[in-house]
Amino acid sequence: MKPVGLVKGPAESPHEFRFITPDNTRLKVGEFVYYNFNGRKVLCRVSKRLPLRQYPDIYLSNPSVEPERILRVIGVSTREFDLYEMRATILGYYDRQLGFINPRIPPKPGMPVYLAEREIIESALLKKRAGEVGSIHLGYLLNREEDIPVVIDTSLTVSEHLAILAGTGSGKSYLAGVIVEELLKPYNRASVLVFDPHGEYHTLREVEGLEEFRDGDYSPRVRIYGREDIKLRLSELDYDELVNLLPNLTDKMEAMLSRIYRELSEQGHFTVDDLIARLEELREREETTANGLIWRVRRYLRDMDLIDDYRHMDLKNLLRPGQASILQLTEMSDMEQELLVSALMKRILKARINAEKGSDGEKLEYPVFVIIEEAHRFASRDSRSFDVLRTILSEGRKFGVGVCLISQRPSKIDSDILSQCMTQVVMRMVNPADQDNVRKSVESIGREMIEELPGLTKGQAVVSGVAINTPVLIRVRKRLTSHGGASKNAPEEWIRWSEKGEERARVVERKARLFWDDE
Ligand SMILES: Nc1ncnc2c1ncn2[C@@H]1O[C@H](COP(=O)(O)OP(=O)(O)OP(=O)(O)O)[C@@H](O)[C@H]1O
Repeated sequence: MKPVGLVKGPAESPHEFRFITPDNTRLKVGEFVYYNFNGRKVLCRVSKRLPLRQYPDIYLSNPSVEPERILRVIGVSTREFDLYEMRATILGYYDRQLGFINPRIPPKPGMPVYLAEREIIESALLKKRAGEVGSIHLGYLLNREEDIPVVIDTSLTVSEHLAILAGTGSGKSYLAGVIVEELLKPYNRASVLVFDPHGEYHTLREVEGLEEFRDGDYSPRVRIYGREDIKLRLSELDYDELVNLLPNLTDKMEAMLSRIYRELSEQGHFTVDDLIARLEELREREETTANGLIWRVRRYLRDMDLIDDYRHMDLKNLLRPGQASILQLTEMSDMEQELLVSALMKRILKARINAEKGSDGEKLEYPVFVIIEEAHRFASRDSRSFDVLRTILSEGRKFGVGVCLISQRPSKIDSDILSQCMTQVVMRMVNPADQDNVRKSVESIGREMIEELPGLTKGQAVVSGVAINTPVLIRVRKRLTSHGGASKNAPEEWIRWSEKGEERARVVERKARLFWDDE
């Protein structure tokens, strides 16, 4: 193996050193290199690339004269301008039990530095190999032409929560689609639920017809739930959730509703009519308050498609191993969406706790993974679903409720919640407030990786956290199913529609002429 550079000496920090490399090695920030120490390969990450010597300004003063020509005329070699000083952070040699062990002695000046080969990358960076049971193959190492797979550990990803953060259009939902595909592969057979506010995930249904997802009797299912199928049973709402549905309640109304709610929920199941009947009984004593509530219950509860007297989603149908259920929230108001996330997540957590503790009531016998798109709307402090998400993010791992938060506005997600996502995939991000929030809440990512974020392009990402041994830059793999959230090409659509319009106009014209001819 030919070295890519020679060590210059230690840098400011004991965990860093500098080495010199010629331009033709094309080493980039984020690349993995190593040096030999006592017969071991010590892995390092390139953290900075600086040209060693720049052309003097005077060589660049005439835009029509290339500086190389000047160098040739004065007899100076161009090679000395092709040298780069690289900084490398020492990760250490990898021990399966102890993780990276840093020898704490930087390499000596003059020592050769090598590009890390596929074998050392796979064995030191990854906890799982592609296709192994419990693996999620996200993509490939960004800086290599050769496809070196980057794989994360499914168990740690789902039990310790995942965050996918990036500016809009960077490829978040495309990547989430890749993750769902991986989770439905025969080597994971996961139970996945997706809250899909923009209707981007229905194309995952294509997995049902793809050979790659079959193994013996196993073949995954993708169920799409539209507005008609998404129901919450009235009597299952908490008092707080019920109050949130009825606007502008006076203190007296709240007191009356709380009393009735307590009575009715003690009897178990109740309907909107039961609520109204009880309020009508109270009309004689407190007419104004009861009338105000009756009006609101009729106006807001009766008309809300999401709330039903009897129907609700059966958890055992919604969440099954080898199945992804997509809840399409496209036609729901923000308030309904938050209420749905809140009520359903509470039910799921309770069913998992019942199963784990052997308590009575609804049970879910296996762990589940829930993907929440537009997470800043559901996990900000003023959201109706904030409390339940905070509980699940801090305690869900004990009960097997894993969450993936996806957001283009991480600064709006509560930082306590964000910091509970122990695996992070961060994509292109230019907003300084969001970068700052990521820096604070996502400790594992490291300063030098944060600096890379604005320079990433679509489909490129930094993966860090518990499911991988060290942060890695990746290009996301191609989807096996089509992407439901593909950006629209406006000019193409205008042209297609204008042609359709002309076609229609020609048909109308032809019809008119025939009518005239008949005359
Ligand atoms: N890895 C990739 N390979 C190929 N195309 C990609 C990749 N990632 C994203 N794209 C394309 O980029 C566009 C935007 O991707 P995507 O919808 O995933 O972005 P997003 O970050 O979820 O955007 P938004 O915040 O608007 O929801 C889509 O047209 C998608 O097909």
